[in-house]
Amino acid sequence: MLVIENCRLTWPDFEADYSLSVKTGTLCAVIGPSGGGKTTLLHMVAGFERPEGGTLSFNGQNLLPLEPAKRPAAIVFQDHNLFPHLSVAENVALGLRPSLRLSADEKLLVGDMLDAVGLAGFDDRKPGEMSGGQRQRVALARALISGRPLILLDEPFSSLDPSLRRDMILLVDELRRKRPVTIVMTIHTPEDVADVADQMAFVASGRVVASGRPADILNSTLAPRIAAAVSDS
Ligand SMILES: Nc1ncnc2c1ncn2[C@@H]1O[C@H](COP(=O)(O)OP(=O)(O)OP(=O)(O)O)[C@@H](O)[C@H]1O
Repeated sequence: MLVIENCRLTWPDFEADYSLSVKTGTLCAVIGPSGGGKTTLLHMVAGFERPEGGTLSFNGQNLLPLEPAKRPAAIVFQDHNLFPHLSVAENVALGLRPSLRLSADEKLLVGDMLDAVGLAGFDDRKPGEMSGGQRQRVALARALISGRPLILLDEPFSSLDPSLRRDMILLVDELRRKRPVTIVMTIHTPEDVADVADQMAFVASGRVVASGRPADILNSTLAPRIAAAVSDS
């Protein structure tokens, strides 16, 4: 279980106080208005932002004292953060071995992971030679190959057209069924993920306003606020 309890952050024009629990092995979609604090929530779990108080644990392990590299989490950023001078295979391999000195078995693992995200044979391409959707597949592969049990996806597919975005969400769903990972994913288009997510959390003004089954959240009194958040994005 990922447990976030009263984790507070204060900036000059933004205050957050997050509380949220996500069961191990499930996918939680985080929705809400722009500027409401979705990305900040993921950054805090990843360790890029340190709360002033509260508790943050994953499967019983206190994450607060840990540097980002020591946390059990891998994050995929909105802009995918690939290295343009490295090949696709090297970008994925970074998730496994930052030195890029791979054993023969590890090279096979990279090939298997590229296969799993539908990029078999793309090993030697550079990110600049790929489409936006393909680049996001590379970023996803890099996060998954790290073997970290908590995957944080920050609007990873927002730049893709609607049908490709949906394909990527179905790919995430397929991949998580083969690996025991817990996923927290921010998204501007809740309808894309409503039938795939186990949980949906609505975040606004730095608070988790509501969290529960997607259908319950989407059909709750929050519906007008959710619709407004989607139309603003
Ligand atoms: N390091 C920081 N220092 C000060 N303020 C910050 C910092 N990081 C984020 N903020 C502020 O926190 C607020 C929440 O930003 P955040 O990016 O988490 O929202 P969001 O819900 O992810 O928005 P969007 O959907 O537009 O990506 C914003 O007002 C932002 O300016």
